[in-house]
Amino acid sequence: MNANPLILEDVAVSRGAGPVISGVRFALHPGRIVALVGPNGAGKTSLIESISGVTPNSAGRIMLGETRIDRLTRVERARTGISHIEQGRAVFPSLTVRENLSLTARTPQELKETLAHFPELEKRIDSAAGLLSGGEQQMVVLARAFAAQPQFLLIDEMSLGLAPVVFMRLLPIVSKLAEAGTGVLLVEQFTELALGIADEALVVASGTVNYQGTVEALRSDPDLLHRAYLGGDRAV
Ligand SMILES: Nc1ncnc2c1ncn2[C@@H]1O[C@H](COP(=O)(O)OP(=O)(O)OP(=O)(O)O)[C@@H](O)[C@H]1O
Repeated sequence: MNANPLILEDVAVSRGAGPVISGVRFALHPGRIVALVGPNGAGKTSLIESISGVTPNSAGRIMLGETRIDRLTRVERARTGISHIEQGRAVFPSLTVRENLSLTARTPQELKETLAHFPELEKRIDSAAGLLSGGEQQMVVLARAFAAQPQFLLIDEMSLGLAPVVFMRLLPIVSKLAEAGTGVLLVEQFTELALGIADEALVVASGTVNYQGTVEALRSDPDLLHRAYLGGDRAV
């Protein structure tokens, strides 16, 4: 895998009247997990969409190493190794689990290697994906991403519609992806759970980044997280 980081330089994203988030600067390195958290409407989805190309950034630059990518189409960005699991985006329900996975696992060997990490799916391999539970379907979505071995994976609210206990079983899979070299940007409403597997955190509120730094610092000072969520003055 290429070791270039994904870099955001003063990125802003506008929706209609003006920017919903601005001044975002950070680097996501291969093999690292960054948790992007903040209150509803803070602009997390808008930001993640600007990276994958679903929504254009209205200011700043997005770089992959030395190469500017924010003028590339979504498909071109996907070809550079950026994969985006969109909020609420699910499986192809009428296709079997095998067929869903074969969209990214290109050979029987790749499929076998993927399934080795998802033993629960192996049991349901010939079931229509739409018949699986919500947690199992999200596992299929992750397994599909796993098989594609993206350089960067942007995950938007993987927990949506799942009980925390089900979501907690998916988190180790995200860690495994990072261990295999993928850089992960994890947008999550279950802040504590996301911070539990992340290396770094970005807390956004009121259209700006209020905290950017290690997870340790954030977790050791609950007041810091609280202030960052409230927005207003930059906490850090
Ligand atoms: N397609 C759109 N058109 C106009 N405004 C939008 C659109 N999508 C989002 N917005 C607005 O942009 C702001 C940021 O929304 P966004 O979904 O990026 O936030 P978020 O942090 O992901 O929120 P949540 O946690 O609720 O998903 C919100 O005020 C929202 O109403």
